[in-house]
Amino acid sequence: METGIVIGAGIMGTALARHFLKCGHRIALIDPDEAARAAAAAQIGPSEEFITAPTPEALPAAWGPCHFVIEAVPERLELKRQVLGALSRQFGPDTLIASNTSGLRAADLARDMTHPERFAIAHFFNPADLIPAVELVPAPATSPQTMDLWEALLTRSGKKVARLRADLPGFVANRLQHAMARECFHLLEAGVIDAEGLDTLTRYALGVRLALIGPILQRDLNGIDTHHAIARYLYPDLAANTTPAQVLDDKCAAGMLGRKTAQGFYTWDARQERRAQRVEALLPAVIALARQIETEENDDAEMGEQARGL
Ligand SMILES: NC(=O)c1ccc[n+]([C@@H]2O[C@H](COP(=O)([O-])OP(=O)(O)OC[C@H]3O[C@@H](n4cnc5c(N)ncnc54)[C@H](O)[C@@H]3O)[C@@H](O)[C@H]2O)c1
Ligand SMILES: O=C(O)[C@@H](O)[C@@H](O)[C@H](O)[C@@H](O)CO
Repeated sequence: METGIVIGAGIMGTALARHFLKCGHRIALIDPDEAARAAAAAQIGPSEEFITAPTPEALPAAWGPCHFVIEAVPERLELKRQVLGALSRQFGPDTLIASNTSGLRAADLARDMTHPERFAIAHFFNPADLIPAVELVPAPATSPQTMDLWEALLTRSGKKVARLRADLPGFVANRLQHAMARECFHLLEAGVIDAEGLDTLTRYALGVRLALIGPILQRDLNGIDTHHAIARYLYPDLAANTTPAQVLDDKCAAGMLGRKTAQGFYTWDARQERRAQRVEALLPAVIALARQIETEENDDAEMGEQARGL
């Protein structure tokens, strides 16, 4: 059992605390906002292995040494720099430190840290206790040993780690997600389809395949020559705006931020809330299906070895 600290008791920090507790770690969850600490504690429930505090300094001495820290404060570079710098001075060089930024560069985050060789980005996905993948991104100063230690810790906790070789904004998953979202907003603004139609089409055409087959394997199935022919005539027509779509500016200005303000692209009434809860309840089944492919591949490999008498 290792002791970890999660900084920020918001959407991600709370789910990260739940995840690491579930797999046997002791977790302290830090947030200066008392209401956020109380909400997180209520969601997680009582546990001898769990504690909350306003700052890491406020943890009781008896809580003991800390093996790893994950920062999950709001996505503001200056705030994250300040928090990570302070953490690096507070904990010795053997404490692993990671940021759960959605896409800020590791080099920028690590600027004010001491011993930046023990720092990496561990980008989890929402809900962090359910979605298996984590992107692991090195800063220029990150040591290979740190990458190995983070990968081992995350893998032991049941996560599927994608180790990146470069420190680029948005990593891989958010580059993909934002490329698709840019086209979605362009289509909505052009009146080609409405939000519900777009979500339904994406789920039933792309989504059902993507849980089982990644986009590159799918190209092999569909034929690379066909993809090439389409790319030649389609790319000039795709959205290429370099600032957020007007519809995003408008929603943000109007405070229509989605579920958290009860109004976004959808109206978050009781029916919509129930639907989101059903989605969360169904996610484990989808993940189990996605994992099944690999289990069957492992079974085949084992059967192959048995057949060869190994
Ligand atoms: N929400 C997502 O879907 C998602 C997914 C992956 C990554 N992320 C990233 O995770 C991070 C957190 O996102 P979130 O959605 O949980 O945000 P959030 O706003 O829900 O929570 C952030 C929490 O940090 C606390 N906080 C602020 N300053 C702090 C400090 N100095 N020390 C400790 N706590 C402090 C706030 O009080 C708040 O409770 C961001 O970098 C975000 O980009 C978010
Ligand atoms: O989708 C996710 O959970 C992550 O990619 C997040 O990092 C991110 O906050 C996005 O939701 C927003 O682009």
